[in-house]
Amino acid sequence: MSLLEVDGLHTRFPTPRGTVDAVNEVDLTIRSGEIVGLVGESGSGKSVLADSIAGIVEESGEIADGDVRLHDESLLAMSDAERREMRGGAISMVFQDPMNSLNPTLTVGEQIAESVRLHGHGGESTRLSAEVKRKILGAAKDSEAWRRAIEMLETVEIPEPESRAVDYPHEFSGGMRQRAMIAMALAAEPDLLIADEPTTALDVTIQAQILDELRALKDAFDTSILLITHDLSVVAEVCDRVNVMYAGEIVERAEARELFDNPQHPYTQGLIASTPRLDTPTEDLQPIEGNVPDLIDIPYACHFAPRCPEAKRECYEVPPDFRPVGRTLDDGTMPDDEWGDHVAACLRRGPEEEQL
Ligand SMILES: Nc1ncnc2c1ncn2[C@@H]1O[C@H](COP(=O)(O)OP(=O)(O)OP(=O)(O)O)[C@@H](O)[C@H]1O
Ligand code: NI
Repeated sequence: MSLLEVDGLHTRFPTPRGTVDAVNEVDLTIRSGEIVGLVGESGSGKSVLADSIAGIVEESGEIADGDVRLHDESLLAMSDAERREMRGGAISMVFQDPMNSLNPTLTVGEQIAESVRLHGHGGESTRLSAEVKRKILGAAKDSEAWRRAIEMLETVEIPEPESRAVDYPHEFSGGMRQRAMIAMALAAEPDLLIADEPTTALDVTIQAQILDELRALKDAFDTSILLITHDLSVVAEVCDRVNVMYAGEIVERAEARELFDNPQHPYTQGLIASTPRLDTPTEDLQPIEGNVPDLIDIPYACHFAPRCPEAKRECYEVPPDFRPVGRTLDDGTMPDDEWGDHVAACLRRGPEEEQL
């Protein structure tokens, strides 16, 4: 069953230079208990899409069209108060730089305990000052929330959680801060965890540990995860399904294995060819020429056309529709489970009779 459904979402930012269409007609589905990847180069619109789902689009932005439904309930139709409450519970976010999300004036344990309490109390105390929070939480050190905070630190494998819980965020290493952030997000027992580049700032070994952690936590808590990254190797390692985003649009979607074994959209193929892997020498990497376009009034139908080695004139004129591109079985039929769900928005792909 679908947990989250994003339907024809359009998020834009009016600017003096024109309107930035950061998210354009995007559809996205996340089922219960799966890790869905969202990949694409910098400036593709991944974070704006995540923020739109979580209801935290910057003030200057607007959701012009489409819908976001969680458990079949429209989040866009909710009042701010309802949303706030929902954010404390059903959706949690983890960002690249936990320093921006952790409060430097509260200990790590206090913050996680607060997240536990907010989950239980509908989020009414977010406006309390650090001082007041500390009083409440300090008095409640033996409380259920504090015990739960220690447990969460243990779950994300922070060594000696009891003594680390009274440390301030700056006393943690980058990797530990990120774990603490994940602990805090999970303490709210969200149905959906949105992780926006959660490991980008960390070194490779720590990255791998955090990703293992996310996967284990998903299993333990049955939380669905939307994992945003521009690093394909991260996606290959942890995701069940992947959405590839380019210039405000989803261009390909598939089960993760299928996407890497059988990439179809020229953009996805370019991304994979430009991603370092253990078994490819760096000299063999082929970067995609050019850059993500400015998302103001893109004048061509397929946003990737100017960078695409296969583009024809029609690609600039005819908007590409999603086409089934999954591999066929020996008997010529399409498997309808994992591979059947493989689509790409490219006129030069899909069933032979439809290809440009
Ligand atoms: N507040 C804003 N005002 C105007 N444009 C914005 C605003 N926020 C984002 N954008 C634009 O929206 C586009 C998508 O940005 P976004 O941050 O979602 O990309 P991203 O895929 O997350 O990139 P990265 O991998 O670097 O995080 C960019 O062109 C960006 O400049
Ligand atoms: Ni981003």
